[in-house]
Amino acid sequence: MINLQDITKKFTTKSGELLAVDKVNLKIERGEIFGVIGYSGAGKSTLIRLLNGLEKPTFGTVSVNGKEISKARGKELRIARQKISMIFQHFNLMWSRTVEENISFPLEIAGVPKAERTKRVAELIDLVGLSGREKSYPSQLSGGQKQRVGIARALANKPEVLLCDEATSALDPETTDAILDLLVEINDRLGLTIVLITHEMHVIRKICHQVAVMENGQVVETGNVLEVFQQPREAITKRFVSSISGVESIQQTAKLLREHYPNGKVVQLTFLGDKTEQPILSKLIRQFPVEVNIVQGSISPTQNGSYGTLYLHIDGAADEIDQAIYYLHEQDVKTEVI
Ligand SMILES: Nc1ncnc2c1ncn2[C@@H]1O[C@H](COP(=O)(O)OP(=O)(O)OP(=O)(O)O)[C@@H](O)[C@H]1O
Repeated sequence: MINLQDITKKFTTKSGELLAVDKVNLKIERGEIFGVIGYSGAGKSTLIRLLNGLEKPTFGTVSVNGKEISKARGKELRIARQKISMIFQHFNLMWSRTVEENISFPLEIAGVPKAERTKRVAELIDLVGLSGREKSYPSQLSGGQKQRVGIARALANKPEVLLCDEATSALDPETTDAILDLLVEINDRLGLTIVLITHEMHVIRKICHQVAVMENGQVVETGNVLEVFQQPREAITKRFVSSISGVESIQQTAKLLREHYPNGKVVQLTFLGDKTEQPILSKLIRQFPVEVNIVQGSISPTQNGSYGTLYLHIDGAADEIDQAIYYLHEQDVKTEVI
């Protein structure tokens, strides 16, 4: 659906050339929710602007649905862009227009007749859950409602791709979750491909199927969200994963436990999918004469299934501990002694 080949973008600034995007290769499949995560300045906004032709690459090609956006100009680019919509962190609504007039605007530009516009706007208002607010002005809406208008407006011309530029960064956690749920619903119902950029791993965990991690203009790691969470390779990815799994506090707890209990072992278990629901731990306690203390645990749902992490302190005779750990290995649970 979306193909980026060797995309490089350089900007000329007063202090010389700046490499904002550096030889990025990405493939995004139709119907996927694809997240790009990185810290400020990593090149995410530039990358997303290259996807809808707002920026032209210095090298490389961007194609969307077989059309080479990076080469398109004038009318050809305008037509291609109608299939690629965008929502923004600060919503970019027109303040002097009501909710329905904001949503209707791209339909007016596309020359859709009035009767059809009215019908489409009503459908969109219903889809994004804004019934009853049709005549309100943006200043009378909450942040979440404003973003719902942004989403409805972006969907007006039935795009194939929705680009989300930090779409939930200005919202509180509860509203963020509601907007993310809406994006998943739209992806499911309309089969829309969604590309989002964010600096929050929570957003990636909650709604994305695939993730690309950006650092200094490069994509340093990419893959299925569940796999990346289970086994992050790069240091920056580990930082993002630990930002929501509390790994740093776990390591501190494990250190304290080792000081308190110089005997025994602290073990990290990672469960995937069905394994998160099996009684592996109770079987372990019944079969082996060891003491088991739960240090910390969590199960996190992702779009590709659940994964769980459990930290245990296992005490007892050395060979019994080893056998207990071996038993966990045999249950296909990833086990790491800390
Ligand atoms: N039009 C421009 N002219 C010059 N430099 C630019 C331009 N746009 C972006 N840059 C630079 O390119 C680099 C990447 O910026 P970009 O905005 O793409 O990063 P980002 O990951 O989206 O960060 P943020 O979340 O802070 O926007 C930065 O060093 C930025 O200053």
